[in-house]
Amino acid sequence: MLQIACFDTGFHHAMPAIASHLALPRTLSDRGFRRYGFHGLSYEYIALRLRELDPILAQGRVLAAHLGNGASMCAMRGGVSIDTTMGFTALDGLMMGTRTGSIDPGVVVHLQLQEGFSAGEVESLLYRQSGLLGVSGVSSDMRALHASADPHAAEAIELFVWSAARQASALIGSLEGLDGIIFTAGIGENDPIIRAAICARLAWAGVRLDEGANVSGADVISRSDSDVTVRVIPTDEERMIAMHTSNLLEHEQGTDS
Ligand SMILES: Nc1ncnc2c1ncn2[C@@H]1O[C@H](COP(=O)(O)OP(=O)(O)O)[C@@H](O)[C@H]1O
Ligand SMILES: CC(=O)OP(=O)(O)O
Ligand SMILES: [Mg+2]
Repeated sequence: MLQIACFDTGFHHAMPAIASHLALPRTLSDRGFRRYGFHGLSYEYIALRLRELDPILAQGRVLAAHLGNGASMCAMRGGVSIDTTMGFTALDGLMMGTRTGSIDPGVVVHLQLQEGFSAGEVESLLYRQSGLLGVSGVSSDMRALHASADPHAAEAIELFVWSAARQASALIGSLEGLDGIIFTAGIGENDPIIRAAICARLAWAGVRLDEGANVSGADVISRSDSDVTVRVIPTDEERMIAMHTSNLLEHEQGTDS
């Protein structure tokens, strides 16, 4: 039976070598220890859709923010990924629902050597017990955090925003400037409070949000005098999988006949 796999890393494959290199010894980098990046199917869809909605912006320097349970950002130039926040695994970069995002790797070493954590316990801590859930002690779900009166919930939201803006700022550095931001996935598509808070921390890059458009869920949520166009585009990873599958099947049929 024919089986088809669509890799979530594929879109980032053309990243410059410098953006995919980890500063590890050659013996490890030669064996594939590098930054791969994830949410590639989502970013590929965003790049395609942006080309339809705003072809001029699609040619420019765009920061795409996939904020769901897993959260990452992608720096795109002309619709091509040039840098992204996830790396060898989907653990790096932004703070997420239950994952830490970037933390000092020394914490991992210390937990194992000084605190007696097993490798499995560390894995569970980093992937499933941290992030919004770990910091709030309430929930990994952004809606539940907004609804909670617990000050730790507010602290988790603040840290999520700070982490996102910090990662965004690094990608703006890779892009050497910024023409547009695209928000997508569960939080990015539906949460005007988080979008506004991240954009406020990116005012230094020329981002000016239209509060009314942001709250009403418009497609374009930046002000007309903003240097940076901010859009919300619902992602569709399943459509990309269907498209790749259909293209492959057509190719298969073409080579059969
Ligand atoms: N209306 C909403 N307002 C705020 N957050 C939302 C809303 N709808 C979904 N979310 C948040 O989106 C996140 C899930 O995103 P989603 O893209 O569905 O995740 P997954 O990575 O599992 O596909 C959760 O934190 C959820 O609270
Ligand atoms: C790659 C990744 O984090 O996926 P998800 O957002 O589905 O957790
Ligand atoms: Mg998802």
